[in-house]
Amino acid sequence: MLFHVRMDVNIPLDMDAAVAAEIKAREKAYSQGLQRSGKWRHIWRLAGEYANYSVFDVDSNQELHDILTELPLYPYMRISVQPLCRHPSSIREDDR
Ligand SMILES: O=C(O)C[C@H]1C=CC(=O)O1
Repeated sequence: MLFHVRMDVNIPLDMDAAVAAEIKAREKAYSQGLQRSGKWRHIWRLAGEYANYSVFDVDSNQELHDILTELPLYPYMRISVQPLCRHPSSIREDDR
């Protein structure tokens, strides 16, 4: 199951810089692990914003929910999710 996910990050301005850096380092490691596993298929920065567009390939709504709520930056994010399905004009066999 494919999902388009938008994540907007809003770290409080008064958060200690070292604490923020540690959370971001954990977020990066978590994200890259999921990318290597194939669960997090794409991640794109929205130019000019502290936000990303991502595509997840997961087995269930619950799996997506678990992945997103375990993001180290989750407490500082606004997340929106849109389910995707194959476009009839797609030439990519793995788009399903
Ligand atoms: O920077 C972001 O867009 C937020 C977050 C998502 C993955 C990651 O490494 O950081």
